[in-house]
Formats: sequence, structure tokens, C-alpha cells
Amino acid sequence: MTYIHNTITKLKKTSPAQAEFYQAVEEVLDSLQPILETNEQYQLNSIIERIVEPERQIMFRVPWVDDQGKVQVNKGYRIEFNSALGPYKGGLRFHPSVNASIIKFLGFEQIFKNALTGLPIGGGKGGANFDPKGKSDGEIMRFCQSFINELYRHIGPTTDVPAGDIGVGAREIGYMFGQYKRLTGNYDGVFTGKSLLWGGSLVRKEATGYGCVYFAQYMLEDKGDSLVGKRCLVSGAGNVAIYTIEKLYQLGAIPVSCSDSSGTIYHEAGVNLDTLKDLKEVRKVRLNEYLTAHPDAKFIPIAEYPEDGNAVWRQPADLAFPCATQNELSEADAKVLVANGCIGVSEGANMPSTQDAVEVFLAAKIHYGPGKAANAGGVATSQLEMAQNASMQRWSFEEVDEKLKVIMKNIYLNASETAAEFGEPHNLVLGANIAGFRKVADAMIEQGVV
Ligand SMILES: NC(=O)C1=CN([C@@H]2O[C@H](COP(=O)(O)OP(=O)(O)OC[C@H]3O[C@@H](n4cnc5c(N)ncnc54)[C@H](O)[C@@H]3O)[C@@H](O)[C@H]2O)C=CC1
Ligand SMILES: O=C(O)CCC(=O)C(=O)O
Repeated sequence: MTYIHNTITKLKKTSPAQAEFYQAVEEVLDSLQPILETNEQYQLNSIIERIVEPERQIMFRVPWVDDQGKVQVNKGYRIEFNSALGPYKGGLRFHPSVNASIIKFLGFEQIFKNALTGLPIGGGKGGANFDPKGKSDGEIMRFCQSFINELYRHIGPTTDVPAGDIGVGAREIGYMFGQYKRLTGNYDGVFTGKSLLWGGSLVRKEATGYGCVYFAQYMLEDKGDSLVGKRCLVSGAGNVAIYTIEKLYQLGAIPVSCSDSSGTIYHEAGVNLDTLKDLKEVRKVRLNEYLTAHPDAKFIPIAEYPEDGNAVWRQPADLAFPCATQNELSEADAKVLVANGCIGVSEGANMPSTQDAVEVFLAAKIHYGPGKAANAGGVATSQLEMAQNASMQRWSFEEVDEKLKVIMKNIYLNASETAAEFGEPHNLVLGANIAGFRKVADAMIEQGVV
């Protein structure tokens, strides 16, 4: 469609060199063709042109002092993408690969993901090209304090509410909240993913991984199948991967892999969750140490990965759960998964499959839960944390988990019913994109030209 093509061409000129951002935009806009053709309102109101342009982008210097007394400088970002449905909401990523394109693609995805939750939250994302690996607690704290010295003026419990993402967990949220409180004097729910000692919600830590498995469960159950006995490949070894593995075990499946930036563990007998938590949550060491406790597992170092993809996906399994990072599953990986009899993919990470890999899944008509639907449990539970903070309540684990299950089921139903409405019942990419977009676009029209 020329309209969409022209929008993307213009975007590439006005926001040059942002490959990941274009990828995310193209995936969404491609799905929107049927709805744009039948609804002139969206074109008349230039919704597409507005929705691809962040409401605000903040970029700033983050200077901090390392343990040797040397001043280090990183680049910080917060992209406040769209507030049609509520305050900007989305995580902060600390990773050396962070740049404007990556934060923008994440913020763009967050708009539609947050809309799918059915909760009143807009889309935003942020982070820094800071590498927490190998840094002392003191260095992490000084970095977080300096990051907030700038960010504090842009965030607030009803304006913009950050949380964690890669490299940002409860420790970093603690240091950032402390500095925010010191600068503003406010003790409020400005972050989610907080410690349970001072305002955090039960289940938030587990929510993205648990939600991603609930989503897979609903996709399977809808077709009369279940997770029981299914062998599952999981990538990553962080927050999302660990709690995906935990929930897979709880629902009777057998997770057989995990990975980090040094390589992949394949454990035919099933990944040992206690060992994984000890390595990654307590000792924070590389995954090859898993072999010390489990010599029957296999470790495939990055240097031995296939040239056209990722060793995690080259093992035989029934289901795949990409939970590490963007573009970690290539077209070649997708073909191997399908050839090996994989019947479903549920994405814990954001945009982990390349566009060509997604095409392979859709053509093979396997169950495919795109990240913006399948991993929405994390941000949804963040909103439940905001609701508890605002009402000064604390809900039980079971209460929050129950709400999370309902939210994930509704996201699945919304995406699959929308896909059916547009004539492609198995295509949850189409269903999720249209369902999320419709909600944001209609709210934008009702709020006028802003
Ligand atoms: N934490 C959350 O609530 C949510 C996270 N996500 C997404 O889930 C993914 C994982 O995030 P978290 O588990 O929170 O982060 P984390 O920092 O706890 O763990 C990230 C994991 O991915 C691995 N990883 C990162 N880059 C890699 C690379 N280039 N190659 C191989 N492995 C790599 C790391 O070694 C680590 O094991 C990200 O895509 C994130 O955006 C999505 C929704 C919510
Ligand atoms: O919990 C949140 O606010 C954000 C989670 C997140 O960053 C994501 O959904 O990718």
C-alpha cells in the first residue's frame, strides 16, 4: 500500500540509521493494511504518521566515577512514545548495545503491548549503553544515581513510570528509587519492579516468564492440546528465562535449554532450576559453570554457533521460548525448528525473531505468540503494582497471579478473535497488532490533534 510505503520511506529519512526501529514499525504497519483500507478516519487524522513519532525523546550524558577514581561517561535515553491510554510505562535497559534505534523499537512495541493488556498505560522505554557486567555494587549505585540526576525531572507516578529490562533488576531499581526520593522528597510509585520490602508487588519478578507460559498454554488449549510432557527450548538465563522455566515445570513441561552471551546449555534430562538460579541470581557467573554440577549437560560456546543462527534453536523440541534479546532467532533457525517438529513459539523477549523467521512460523501455521502479546504479563503486573501503590494495598501472591492469568487469557482471546475477524485465524501477529493499534488510534482521535 503506497500510504504505508510512503510513511516508512519518510521515516527512514527523518530518523536515519535506526534498523531495529524500522523493523518493528514495518511489522506493525504491514499488519494494519486491512484496517487502514476500511477506516478513513485513521488516514484523515494522520494516526500512522503520529504514532511512529515519539511524543518526546530525552537523551543525556551520564557521568560517574569508577572504583579506580576515573570518570566514565555513558549515554542515557528515555523515549516517551505515546500517552493516549495512560502514563508512559516501560522498562529501562542497561546494556552496551543500547542506542537510539533499540530504545525506539522497544518503546514502539510497548505502545501496542500495553494497549493489549487492557490497562490504562501508555508506551515508553529507556536505558543506557552502560555494561553492568563485572561492575562492583558501588559502581552500579553511582551509575544509577547519576542516571536519575537527569531522569528524575521527567518521571512521576502519573506521568512516566519506568521498570526493569535487560541489566536492570530489583537492585538497580532500588538505587534509582533512592536517588529519586532524595532529589524530589517524594515517596511514591514512580518505579515498578520494586523490592517487596518497600512497595513492590508479589509476582512482578515472575510475571513476564509466567505470563509467556500462560500464553503458550492458552494457544495450545484452544486447539485441544496442552503443555504436559512437551520438551521446550528456552533461550536466555535472566529474569524472563528463569521464570519461564519455573512455570514450564509447574505446568508439566520439560525445559531442556537456556543460554547467555557466552553460549548455550542443552540438558536432555531437563534444566536444573536451582542450579540456574544459583548461577544467575546469586553468584552472577557464566553459564558454562552449570557443567560442574551437571556433567551430563552439553555446553555449546558462542564460537561454535552456526554462522546463520543460534545453537539454542538447533536442538529437537516441541516448543520454543525465546527469552534473551532481539533478533536472536533467524530464518534458518526457524526452518530448523519447524523441520524438527516444533509446534509452537511463545516470545518472552521483545522482537526475538527476525521478520523472515516470523514468516516461516506463519507459513508453517504453527502456534506463534509474538512478544508484544506473549510477554505482556510483565508490564501488566507492573500496572497491578501501580494500582496497589496508589490504593496503599498489598495483594497476595495468589490474587496477583490470578489477575495475571486472566489478563494473559484476554490478550490471547483478543488477538485470536481479531485475527479471525480479518480472515486469518491463526495469525496472532495480525490479531495482536490490529487489536493494540485500534485501541490506541481510537483514543488518539478522541483526544484531538495533540
Ligand atoms: N524483565 C521484564 O519484565 C521484561 C523483559 N522483556 C524482554 O525479555 C528479554 C530478557 O530480559 P530480562 O530477562 O529482563 O533481562 P536479564 O538482564 O534478566 O536477562 C537477559 C538474558 O539474556 C541474555 N542475553 C542478553 N543479550 C544477549 C545476547 N546478545 N546473546 C545471548 N544472550 C543474551 C543475558 O545473558 C541474560 O541471560 C529482553 O528482550 C527484554 O526486553 C520483555 C517483557 C518484560
Ligand atoms: O514492567 C514494565 O513497566 C516494563 C516491562 C518491559 O519493559 C517490557 O514489557 O518490555
